[in-house]
Amino acid sequence: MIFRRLCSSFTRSNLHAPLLEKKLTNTFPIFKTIPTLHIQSCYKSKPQKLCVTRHSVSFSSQMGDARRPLAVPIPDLDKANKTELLRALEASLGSPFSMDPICPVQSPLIIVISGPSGVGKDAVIKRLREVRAGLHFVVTATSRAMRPGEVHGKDYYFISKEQFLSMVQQDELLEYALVYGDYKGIPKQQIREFMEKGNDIVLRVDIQGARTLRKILGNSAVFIFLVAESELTLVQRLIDRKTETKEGLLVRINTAREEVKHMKSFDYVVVNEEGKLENAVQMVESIIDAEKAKVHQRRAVI
Ligand SMILES: Nc1ncnc2c1ncn2[C@@H]1O[C@H](COP(=O)(O)OP(=O)(O)OP(=O)(O)O)[C@@H](O)[C@H]1O
Repeated sequence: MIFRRLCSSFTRSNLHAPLLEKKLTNTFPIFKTIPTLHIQSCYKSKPQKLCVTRHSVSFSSQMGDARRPLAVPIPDLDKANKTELLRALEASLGSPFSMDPICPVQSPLIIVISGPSGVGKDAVIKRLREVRAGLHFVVTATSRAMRPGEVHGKDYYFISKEQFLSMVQQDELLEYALVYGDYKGIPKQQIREFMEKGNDIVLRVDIQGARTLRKILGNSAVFIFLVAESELTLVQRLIDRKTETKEGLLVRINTAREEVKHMKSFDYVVVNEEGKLENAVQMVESIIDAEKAKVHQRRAVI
């Protein structure tokens, strides 16, 4: 590239061939080793189009990279060893081959998983935790009572309403909300700590939380909306879970009807079909993989 730019600038300068040869050999001492270096005007009427040849070196400012001829003698491919060949190619191109990674540096991703109550957010996340390394699942702080089987510090940080409100006052939460009478919020410090370690961050929030996070994080995070294949399936799941009162069920179902209308503000939608939890988890993994392969990476700062 450097060689090409120099040649371009030399040729644009309208130098006579001997002067151009001197300039080139001063800049690229490798040319001194070439026995018969000839620099000539390809078209006498247009001196800016020059060919530098030794049966080896040629350049035309109008040529594209693919057709650009070689700048120094390249040994026969079937005779030279790979090291010689690499050195000759480097000399010809005017710069050494770089070992630097070609793909952009990957920044840790923030993945927001949301969806109506009972759709399977916890179930998907629990399985994702088992199958995928490098993810940190943020443990949400909540003022709600612990359900049977839940573990403090693993499923949620179960804290009192007073403790929760104190965290709000100290600005220690990225987002928080009152959900069905209970507070839920995302501790900022936990996200920072794990992003610094290079982990991707998974946040599990309800739709209200996802909307707030979109306002805070914009496109710097990836938003996934989880749905059941039908409303009936969703209601059956909620009934089967046996965690809700009759009133609780009605509130959740009514809310779910409103929530699906917000799907459009998400980046992806994943169907968590009945009995096919594994498929939903694989789809979430594919989304993460695709996001990691993006040329323009999302960069979240908390
Ligand atoms: N693909 C699936 N097939 C069958 N049952 C499922 C599937 N996914 C989740 N479930 C079950 O559906 C119920 C609701 O799932 P889960 O508790 O994970 O939902 P959630 O979205 O986290 O709900 P909430 O927001 O109310 O906490 C659970 O009993 C869970 O085991």
